[in-house]
Amino acid sequence: MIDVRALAEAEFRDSVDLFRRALLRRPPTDEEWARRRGMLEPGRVLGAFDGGELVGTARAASNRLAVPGGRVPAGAVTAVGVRADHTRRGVLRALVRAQFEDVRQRGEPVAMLHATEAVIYERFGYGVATRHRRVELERARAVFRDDAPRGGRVRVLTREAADLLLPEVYERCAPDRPGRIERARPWWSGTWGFLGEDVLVAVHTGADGVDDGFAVYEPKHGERGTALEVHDLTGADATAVAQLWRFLLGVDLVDRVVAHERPLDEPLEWWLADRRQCRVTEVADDLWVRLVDVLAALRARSYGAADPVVVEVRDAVLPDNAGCYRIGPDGVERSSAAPQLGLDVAALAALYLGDQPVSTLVAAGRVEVRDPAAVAAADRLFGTAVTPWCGTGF
Ligand SMILES: CC(=O)SCCNC(=O)CCNC(=O)[C@H](O)C(C)(C)COP(=O)(O)OP(=O)(O)OC[C@H]1O[C@@H](n2cnc3c(N)ncnc32)[C@H](O)[C@@H]1OP(=O)(O)O
Repeated sequence: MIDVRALAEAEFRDSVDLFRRALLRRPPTDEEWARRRGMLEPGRVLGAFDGGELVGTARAASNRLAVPGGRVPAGAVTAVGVRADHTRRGVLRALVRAQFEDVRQRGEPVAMLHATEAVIYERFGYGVATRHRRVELERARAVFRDDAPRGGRVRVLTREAADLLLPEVYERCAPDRPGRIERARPWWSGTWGFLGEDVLVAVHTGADGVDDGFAVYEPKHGERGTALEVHDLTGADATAVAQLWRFLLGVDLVDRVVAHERPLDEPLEWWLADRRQCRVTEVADDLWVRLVDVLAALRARSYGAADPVVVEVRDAVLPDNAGCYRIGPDGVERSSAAPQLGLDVAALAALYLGDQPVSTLVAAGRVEVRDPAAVAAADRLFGTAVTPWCGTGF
């Protein structure tokens, strides 16, 4: 029999140790723990017990997710782990149920996470709401075009200075882009705790004198020479991002620049004289979203101009979400009209931020069509001008 309860603060470190072991990593040192403990929110760290012994854990942090036209309170789920001698006995299932209940009680219509494996969370109604790409460039051959955006200046910062400045700069960086989440103070100190001593930071200052972008990067020396690994790069506009890329591609003694988790629509190849020098080496799932309160979540975003569509949503894990919703530019309501489209709540998550057109999910067999005219209308309703991107690990 598995019991799940919120852990006391005195038990938090046991939870982190268990999670790290589940990831096959060593538990944090005292110094790392001192930096990270602020990321654990009292009341939101769950433990699963078997005969009084801690065998599983999951936690969440209060956040807000940018959605088309607004923001929605969202529980940022992380640090999910089950002790290796207790896997595949329903421990995760028990943790997820308790967590959904808690997320709802806190008035968060959405839960979100980054997944270690793509096969774990769909069964609980999570779907891939944003994706990202990994790019790799040979520095000597990646030359910027003259017409690529240019302006302002880039300066390198000490880590201490970055610690103070970056939270404020992040606030200016595309705060309304769907998929973007907030980075509270504990996130920053926790993240510095994860990064190595060799990490460097560059900040871009716009022509108006305002710091409006930054890159966090790390030199890595290996058999293929020296690479700059970019951990984080964001800017308020295309000029800030282009200048940071120019800077990284201009650092002496570097052979390659490798950047993970970049937005799919970053126009890096368009900025280069030889677009093939921007090699996309991976496109992967980024943020997984779970609409725990479908009506509230759907109401939190805006929709494009089109005729309203009645969609039937299935939800085996949270059955009170199941039913028909009329979705239109003027709002969302429960409906008793005949559904035009039908889908599972996990497929709805893939539409929620505009990552996938409805028509793609129709072709994938994930949306059933009862009225063919509704597909084009739903494409226009859910479609967004900007590709969603999260870009924040948690
Ligand atoms: C947001 C994050 O923190 S992501 C981090 C996730 N954690 C890790 O990857 C650490 C290593 N893995 C683990 O700790 C565990 O294996 C977990 C947490 C992934 C799964 O925990 P478990 O207690 O084994 O899951 P549980 O027994 O509740 O499984 C529920 C269902 O999911 C399936 N499942 C769970 N994990 C996996 C997996 N890794 N691959 C395939 N299926 C899985 C189970 O087979 C089961 O299916 P069923 O309902 O059809 O029988």
